Amino acid sequence: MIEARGLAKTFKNKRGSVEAVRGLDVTVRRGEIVGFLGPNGAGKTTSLRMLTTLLDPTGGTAVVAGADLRREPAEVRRRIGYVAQAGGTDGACTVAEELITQAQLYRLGAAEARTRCATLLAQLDLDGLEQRLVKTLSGGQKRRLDIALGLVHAPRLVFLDEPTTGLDPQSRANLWTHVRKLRDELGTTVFLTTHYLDEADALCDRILIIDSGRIVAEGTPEELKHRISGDLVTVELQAERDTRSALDALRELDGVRDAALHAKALRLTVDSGAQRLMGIMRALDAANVPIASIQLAHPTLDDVFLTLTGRSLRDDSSGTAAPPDPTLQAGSDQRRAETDTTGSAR
Ligand SMILES: Nc1ncnc2c1ncn2[C@@H]1O[C@H](COP(=O)(O)OP(=O)(O)OP(=O)(O)O)[C@@H](O)[C@H]1O
Repeated sequence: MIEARGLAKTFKNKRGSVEAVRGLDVTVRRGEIVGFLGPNGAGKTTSLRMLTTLLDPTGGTAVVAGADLRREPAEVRRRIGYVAQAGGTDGACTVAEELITQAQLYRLGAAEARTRCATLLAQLDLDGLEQRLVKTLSGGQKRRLDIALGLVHAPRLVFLDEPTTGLDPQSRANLWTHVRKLRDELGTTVFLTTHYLDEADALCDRILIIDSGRIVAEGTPEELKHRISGDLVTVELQAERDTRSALDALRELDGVRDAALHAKALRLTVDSGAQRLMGIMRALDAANVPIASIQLAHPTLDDVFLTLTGRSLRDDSSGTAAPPDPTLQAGSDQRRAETDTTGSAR
């Protein structure tokens, strides 16, 4: 459904140029739900806008839904659906008016448009809301209407830009059910961006992680989690100035495979975590590094993300994700260099 090779976008302005996407290689197969994850500024929106013909690439090639992105953009547009983050509805219109107008834009005949809209209303649980003004819909209903609008022309491939941002947990879970139904009942291929790791974990068959304009990992949620073998020990230091001494103290410690810095916290990948805790504490004590807390955990998708990009995703659902640390945002290469000091297992 999507075959992109070396897709790139460099923005040029008076102050210089920004390489937003640096050679994207993406394959999405028919019937897959693929999640596109990345920290702020990683290049997700730029990639999505290129793949949906809204932005011209400055390099690379792509075939989207069987049509060449650069040579046949109109054909790509006919074959895909795109649901923007902000939606595109008019609050003063009714649900039925929005759907019929969209159907007319795709040149569906009146009878076909009515049938198609009735089907979509049923499929997306919007039955009975035809005459409601869009501005009176709940957040979840509005988002389902946005998706219905993107599906009016029965595309084989639909792009959803952060489909559940701003929804409460129940509406998000409900929307996941509908996205799965699109795939299971209609065979629609879904390519979505999300900031929610639980969403990617629960909904996506495959996940692509983008950082600084490049794909840094891809696989099923389980494959990605298996990349971090061993347990994770998070040591929060009392003072940020001690991070260097702490890294030095732990570098050679038995069983420590990997260590990365995240603000005042050290994240260690270790074999048999429970057995290593005492050794880690002793080593830090010997180096005169006071610790505030120490935690042992099995890896989650968030850990995979943090290990690969050095940043945590915003995850409003749990409210637990740490805000990005400006000291770690300077460059991911630098962060990886820190990681490699103890001999990366990757
Ligand atoms: N029109 C533009 N002109 C110059 N730079 C741009 C433009 N659009 C995006 N960028 C830059 O390209 C990079 C990637 O931006 P993009 O919006 O694709 O990231 P993103 O992953 O979607 O981020 P977010 O999650 O915050 O939406 C950023 O550094 C951004 O500042």
